[in-house]
Amino acid sequence: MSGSSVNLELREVTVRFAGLVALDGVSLSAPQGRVTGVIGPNGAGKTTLFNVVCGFVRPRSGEVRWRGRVLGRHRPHDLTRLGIARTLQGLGLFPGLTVLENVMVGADRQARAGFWSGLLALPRADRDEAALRERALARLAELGVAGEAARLPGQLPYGVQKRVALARALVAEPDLLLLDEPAAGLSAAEMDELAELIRGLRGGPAVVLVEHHMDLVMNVCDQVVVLDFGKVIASGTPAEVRDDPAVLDAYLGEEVAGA
Ligand SMILES: Nc1ncnc2c1ncn2[C@@H]1O[C@H](COP(=O)(O)OP(=O)(O)OP(=O)(O)O)[C@@H](O)[C@H]1O
Repeated sequence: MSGSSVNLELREVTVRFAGLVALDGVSLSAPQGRVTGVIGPNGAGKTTLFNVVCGFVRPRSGEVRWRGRVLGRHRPHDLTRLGIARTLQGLGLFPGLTVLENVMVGADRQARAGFWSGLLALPRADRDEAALRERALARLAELGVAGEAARLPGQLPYGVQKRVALARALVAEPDLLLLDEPAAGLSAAEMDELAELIRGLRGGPAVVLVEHHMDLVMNVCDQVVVLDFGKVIASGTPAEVRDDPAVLDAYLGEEVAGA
């Protein structure tokens, strides 16, 4: 990780649910401009890790540091202000809003106020709304779906909807992008396109990718952290992790999608 500033850092994070230790002294860092994969068998603690970063779950002990400061009391609604965006396991798109409106909703709070005022046709919001619309269209164009801006999500193939969800996460220009199983439900061809899109994010935000599809992880990640029963059992480059006996052991008996 030398040469890049570390944006997200977990230090000895432990999360307990009743008697169950979901994360057990987990430390990891996700540098800016790089893609960090978090993998592990079912129940390993991957989603819990995202939930801690997003403020849905408070750790019993340990620290989450973001841009060098401890994130102690943040809540999910603080994320945009903090420069953090997350895509959900599902799509999370609003079915009654157009693709463009869905992406505009992902922008920062100030701009969003402009968006809602814009919907109410308040003149002072016109300029904000136009700027936001332009940014949203630019993100859609980068992801190759600007032509669908006026359509409703339900009218579009799943892979296209996924791109819209990614555009929504990117419109606020986050410094940290959390991708929660983005390949779920995609065809092989759509997954190749997704890999291309994620690789295209290199050099931008810190990207943390939780994913079951090993081939995607191995293709797009600069570094991979492997969790098993809440503990980090391996970390390193995709090649280092792939050949690690502890990782092979952890996955023994697991059906690894795409492996
Ligand atoms: N809110 C909760 N209350 C109680 N136990 C929970 C809660 N959330 C997660 N767990 C448990 O914590 C452990 C880690 O779960 P988590 O969802 O983080 O794993 P995961 O690696 O994301 O799994 P998967 O790959 O199946 O999504 C599991 O044993 C799970 O049952």
